Amino acid sequence: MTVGVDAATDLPASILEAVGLTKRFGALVANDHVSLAIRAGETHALLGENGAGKSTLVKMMCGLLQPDSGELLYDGAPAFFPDPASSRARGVGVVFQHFALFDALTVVENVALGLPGHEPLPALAARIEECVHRYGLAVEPWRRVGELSVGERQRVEIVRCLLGDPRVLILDEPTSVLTPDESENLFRTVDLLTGEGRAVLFISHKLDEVRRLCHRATVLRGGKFIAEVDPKQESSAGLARLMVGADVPRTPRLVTHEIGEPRLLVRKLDVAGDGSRGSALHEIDLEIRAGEIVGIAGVAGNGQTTLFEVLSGEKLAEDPESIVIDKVPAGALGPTERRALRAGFVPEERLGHAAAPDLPLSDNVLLTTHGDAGIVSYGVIRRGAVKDYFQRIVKGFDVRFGGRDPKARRLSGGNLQKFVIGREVLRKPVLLVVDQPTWGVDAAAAAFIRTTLREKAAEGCAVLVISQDLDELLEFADRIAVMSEGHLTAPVPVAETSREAIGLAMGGAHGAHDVGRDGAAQTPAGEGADAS
Ligand SMILES: Nc1ncnc2c1ncn2[C@@H]1O[C@H](COP(=O)(O)OP(=O)(O)OP(=O)(O)O)[C@@H](O)[C@H]1O
Repeated sequence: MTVGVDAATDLPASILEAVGLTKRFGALVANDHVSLAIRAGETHALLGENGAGKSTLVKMMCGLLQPDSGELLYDGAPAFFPDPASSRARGVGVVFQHFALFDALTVVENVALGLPGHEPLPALAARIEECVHRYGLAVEPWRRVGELSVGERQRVEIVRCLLGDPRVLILDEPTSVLTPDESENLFRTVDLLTGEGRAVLFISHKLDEVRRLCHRATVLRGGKFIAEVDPKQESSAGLARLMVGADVPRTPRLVTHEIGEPRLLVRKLDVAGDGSRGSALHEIDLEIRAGEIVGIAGVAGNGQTTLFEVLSGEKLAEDPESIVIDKVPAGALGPTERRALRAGFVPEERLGHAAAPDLPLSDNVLLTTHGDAGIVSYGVIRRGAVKDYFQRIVKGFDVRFGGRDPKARRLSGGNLQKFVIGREVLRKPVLLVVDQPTWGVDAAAAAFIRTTLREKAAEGCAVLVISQDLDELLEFADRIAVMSEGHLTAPVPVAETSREAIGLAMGGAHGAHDVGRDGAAQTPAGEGADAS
């Protein structure tokens, strides 16, 4: 691929360019005269707070949304993409945060579905293998997608895009679901792609990786273009300041509170698998006391989803005594009964699991609060109380959106996450189980969510956080355990472990049964919790 040069700027020529794009949703201006040029051979970051307008811009650049005004240029000439197929045909590939893959089909079958014509599967598998080899992507064409980890699925999506030989590849928060190793591999692939003269648009809230990987960065704030900078010349704090317009606080550690009674006790919890990868749990032991945050690290697809389901009551435990919430055997109780014990749950999937996409936010409030005092009385929904609760979430958690009470699907990803966390936290739970608390959430909102969870712990709540983000867990958990192939190591105080020990256990060293810094055997779950 040859890379031309823009005579006016002496920079590589832009392949895809947005010029003054504006998009309104009712009264809300999601993009206000935004311009962005993606140049050949560069990795260009798109930065902004939750709701800043990043996804809206990307959707206009690939034909998923039409701008109200402004235009797109492709190779310097006006371009019109009435739909995603037309942008794909011109060489614009997008890998969205939410994958569009069928679990029951193999990789090659999934890829075939997205391609025109009827290429025989063995020939397509050979092309996939060639692409995998060329870009170091580690994808096996004949494996069933249901058996793949999130990182592997993402690679399938990337391979699918690359088979279309794109000149521009747009990656929407690609590393939020990846382990550090997987992220490193992805960065290598991105470098190979730009080395060939392709352009990559990289959306991320992780400013350190943006500074490492990207040649330029465009910052949006409140739907407006704020700056184009060289991220390597900026500090992470400087980039965050551009995004937010003010300094971004770090999570304060509140360490002065007491560790109290066990709020969650899990004893010898076994869950049979349903045949899919990472669906079985083996003899899980865990104790979380009032006042502490326990983090569960691990590569997605190692049993975390099953653990969440069995703790929240979406899946029942065979032995009712194997899960005890606030001294009550809860293994046989459903979600509503567990909520009545003042347990709160935030699942990983915001849209469709934590929130009903086509219900307004106020009705989404009801989904998890209908059992709480004051919200429903004598079978009648108290709309005023729901509205008050809704307003408290919006104000307390800075949930931003257009309109008064939009459907959940209209919110940006990060704002919906803040809404879901707020809905659970305001119930004043004694136990809070949160899966991936800050996925897709900007730096300021992530700091706010972590601070809020710490405050809940300080008030006597026991908090269980399942997260792929090791830095996040090391920053704000008191103890950390690792989930691997359905086994859980004993949680150890953060001060007594290291990234290396956790990384080793994440890689499957569950037989070792510990994540202590020196590799010495740790005390079983619960003992020594006061030390945290
Ligand atoms: N279809 C829609 N209808 C109404 N409002 C919308 C729609 N899509 C997006 N919005 C609003 O437009 C604004 C920008 O949203 P967008 O998804 O582009 O933000 P973002 O920068 O990608 O955020 P995040 O980092 O949270 O993903 C938000 O206030 C969002 O609520």
